[in-house]
Amino acid sequence: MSTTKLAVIYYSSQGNVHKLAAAAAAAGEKAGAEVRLRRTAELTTESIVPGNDTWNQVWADHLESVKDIPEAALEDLEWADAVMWGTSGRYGLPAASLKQFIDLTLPLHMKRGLVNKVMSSFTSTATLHGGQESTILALNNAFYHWGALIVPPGVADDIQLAPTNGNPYGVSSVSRNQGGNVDDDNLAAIEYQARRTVEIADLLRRGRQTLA
Ligand SMILES: Cc1cc2nc3c(=O)[nH]c(=O)nc-3n(C[C@H](O)[C@H](O)[C@H](O)COP(=O)(O)O)c2cc1C
Repeated sequence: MSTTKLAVIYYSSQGNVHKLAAAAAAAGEKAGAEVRLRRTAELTTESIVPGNDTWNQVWADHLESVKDIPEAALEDLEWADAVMWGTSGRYGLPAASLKQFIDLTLPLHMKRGLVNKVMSSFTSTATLHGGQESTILALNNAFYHWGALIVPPGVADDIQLAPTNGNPYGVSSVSRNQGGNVDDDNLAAIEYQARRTVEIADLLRRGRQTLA
């Protein structure tokens, strides 16, 4: 019997989104999915925050620590029934690395290769009102074009009511500009979002099989 396939594709510069992505991947497996955890390529060898030694050290250390995680490829999207997208929030927008990967999907999009796949997103910003919702909504624009199906966490589980959770568009953490600063409630929320994403993708996959 086939299994639902979940790709978790993310960009993280300081390990916050990475922590959420790794938790999403583990929760996807626990929910019975076959999972691929993939990061998008670092676009620059130069720091984007010149002069900020603390930021640069955390960035360099994080990059070194994830070097064994494979980089995302179009084949991962073709393979997946569901994709969870994670990105640091930058001025209310996804990071360029993740956007670059999205730009590379045109050959797949042209052959309708993303139609009816399940998409769900998450983010991290430095501050509480630092653009989490707009970052996720910006990603959704691409999903509409692809004809994909967006599955948000909503407030369909009590974990979303925890003080540091609550974004119905996609689970989000507040890092205060520190590396890997994700709390246990954020981790529980991303686990719930991954479960929900797999559950909906599973229903769709089994429905298609029944109707075929
Ligand atoms: C270029 C740039 C722009 C950013 N813009 C914002 C912003 O608009 N609002 C905010 O709260 N944080 C902003 N941040 C901070 C990151 O969103 C924050 O540190 C986040 O937790 C990083 O996640 P990561 O460690 O997974 O990369 C920005 C960071 C950079 C480098």
